[in-house]
Amino acid sequence: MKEKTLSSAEIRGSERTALSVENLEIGYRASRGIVHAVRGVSFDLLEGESLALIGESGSGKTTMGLSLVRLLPTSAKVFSGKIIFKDDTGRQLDVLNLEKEGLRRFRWEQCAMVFQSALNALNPVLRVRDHFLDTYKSHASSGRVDEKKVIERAKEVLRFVQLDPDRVLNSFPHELSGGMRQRVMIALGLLLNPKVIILDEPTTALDVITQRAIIDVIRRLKQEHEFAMIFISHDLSLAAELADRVATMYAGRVIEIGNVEDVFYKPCHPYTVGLLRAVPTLEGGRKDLISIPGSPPDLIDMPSGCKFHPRCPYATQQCMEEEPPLIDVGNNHGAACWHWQRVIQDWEAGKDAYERDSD
Ligand SMILES: Nc1ncnc2c1ncn2[C@@H]1O[C@H](COP(=O)(O)OP(=O)(O)OP(=O)(O)O)[C@@H](O)[C@H]1O
Repeated sequence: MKEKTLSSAEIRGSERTALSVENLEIGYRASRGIVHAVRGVSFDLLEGESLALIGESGSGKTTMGLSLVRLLPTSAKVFSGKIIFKDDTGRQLDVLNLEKEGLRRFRWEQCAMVFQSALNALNPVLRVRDHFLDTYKSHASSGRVDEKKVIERAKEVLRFVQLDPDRVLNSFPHELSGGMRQRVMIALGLLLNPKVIILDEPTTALDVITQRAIIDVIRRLKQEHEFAMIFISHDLSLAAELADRVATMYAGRVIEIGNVEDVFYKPCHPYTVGLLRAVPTLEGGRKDLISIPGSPPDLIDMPSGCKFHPRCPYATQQCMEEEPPLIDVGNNHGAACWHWQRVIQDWEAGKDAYERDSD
């Protein structure tokens, strides 16, 4: 049977699209060859929607995020693809071809990224208030800077992330805890009221209580504001809690995408199943935890066919020969697996392919 492939329009076509990524290919130059970090990624982000990019370390999530704000390191090259952003006036911006001035305004004002390394991203010799003033001066499109107004706005966003503005604005970064610095970074991201905010591992490296506080801030962002969000995480529980949609990445590709309920409760790709099996549940869940055997592929010299086949309990000859497209499994849910029907049947029957094969 010929499977129907999920087109990028079906992945989420809508006039309410805030950001559209089409067939993006990105590689890094390395001494051994090209690291194929992002391979043919397409998705749309709707206005006000939150999309989680999940996957193991090295699957290309951060590269994907950095490309959206054109902050890739110089060793990276975008081989092909498009990133289209719709601004507030409905104008479409071709992000990969923005000139210097357009790019300056696009970053922070339209699309802000809060980095994984947020804890070290603040300049240690600048007080927090100067970070807000500098960000405003370098990125706001409105000509003259009214410092009083900027500080008023800074106070507003700091209060939103539940920090005391009077204390924090006059502090140097080292005077703040890790969780407070993370919140300052989120507040900076909100300063110019962007339409899209990208959060890269927003809770990694924070203790559990602080993680909870950050999750609450992100949830309020989602509920009370119109931000569209992309958050990058290897923490599936964070994705389950905060995302409307989930995209699983493996070896630089989106191998499953759909509504959070579909991807987490009806996974159709064996890799997503493997990730879900590795999440501990309170009640001890589906038997013992089993991690995915093997390790992610070498992105310079990848396996033939489906890049997951060497680790996959469902792999057949076809998987070794042909890389599956993102197949339409219904309800705007796509999975790049030739055997998705067996995968979902086994999942629904509580059968564990990983366990069965390791017997
Ligand atoms: N500056 C770079 N030069 C060469 N290769 C790089 C560079 N940055 C990332 N890579 C490689 O690109 C691939 C994708 O990395 P990326 O950081 O995007 O993945 P990730 O899923 O975000 O992982 P993590 O959660 O560890 O950040 C990896 O193989 C990584 O080693």
